Amino acid sequence: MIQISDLTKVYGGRRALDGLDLTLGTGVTGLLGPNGAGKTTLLRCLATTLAPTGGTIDAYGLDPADPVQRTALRRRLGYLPQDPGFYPHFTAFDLVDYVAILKEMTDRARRHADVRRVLAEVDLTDQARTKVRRLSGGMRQRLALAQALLGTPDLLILDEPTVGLDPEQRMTFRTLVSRLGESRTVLLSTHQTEDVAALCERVVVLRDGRAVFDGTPGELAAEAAGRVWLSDEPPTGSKVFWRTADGRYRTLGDRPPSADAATPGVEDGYLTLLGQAAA
Ligand SMILES: Nc1ncnc2c1ncn2[C@@H]1O[C@H](COP(=O)(O)OP(=O)(O)OP(=O)(O)O)[C@@H](O)[C@H]1O
Repeated sequence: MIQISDLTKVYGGRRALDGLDLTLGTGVTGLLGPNGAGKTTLLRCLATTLAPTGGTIDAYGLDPADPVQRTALRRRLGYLPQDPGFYPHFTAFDLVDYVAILKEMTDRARRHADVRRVLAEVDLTDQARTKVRRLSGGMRQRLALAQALLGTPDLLILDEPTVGLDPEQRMTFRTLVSRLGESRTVLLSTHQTEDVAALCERVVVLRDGRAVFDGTPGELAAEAAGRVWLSDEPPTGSKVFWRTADGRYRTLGDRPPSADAATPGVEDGYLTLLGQAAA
């Protein structure tokens, strides 16, 4: 169990996190929010790579503010940062092995077995000897996930993990993460509402460093109940509409003339919550 209480991070004069309270248990929680909402800042505080300005984190009874407990916590978490900054001349195997060494996995044979296991988990066994600079963007993203899986962490922190993945890889990724979420805590930040709908049993929406929503994807979608419409003509007075594959216009907001109600999705709920739907 992870308990985040009154967490604040101030950069200069800017409050990236503003008294955030959040409890995380087993399962996959999606973190949505506009650019600058504080998602990466929250993940970095949890991953112990950034010290908060105020508030506390209690992760499995460990306090990351204490140097000894911080080290113990680092052994129990896996972190896929937004911009991993890999060494381009390392091979995929050596890169993951290097992270394993940093995680103080000192038994060489066991460490190498774990490196092979995580590379297989993300389907990169055939690329183990390939240099990072020769991997495609999607492969690099899977490599970033592989290093986060080392040592079977209790807490997996994933910052925009599906960026650069093609649809097939994204599907494989979802399968992998939902399996991981059965027995551990996964917190994943994303701009992909489809990933949240497909993968997360819980979703938290951050805005201006605060949680403005905490519930299921279905509950988030329900924020747009009675606000999603399909009409034969382009709706007047609405800025948010598009033509669907069957030639009708889908809009979010007040009902256009002779429009039919449509079922809201997570994205509709998210946009309604943030007040971006045109009235
Ligand atoms: N190192 C830093 N120095 C100063 N300000 C920062 C720093 N890192 C983040 N910020 C600011 O803190 C706020 C929150 O940033 P953060 O990266 O956590 O948001 P985010 O929700 O992850 O955004 P995005 O979706 O764009 O990744 C933003 O206003 C950002 O400009």
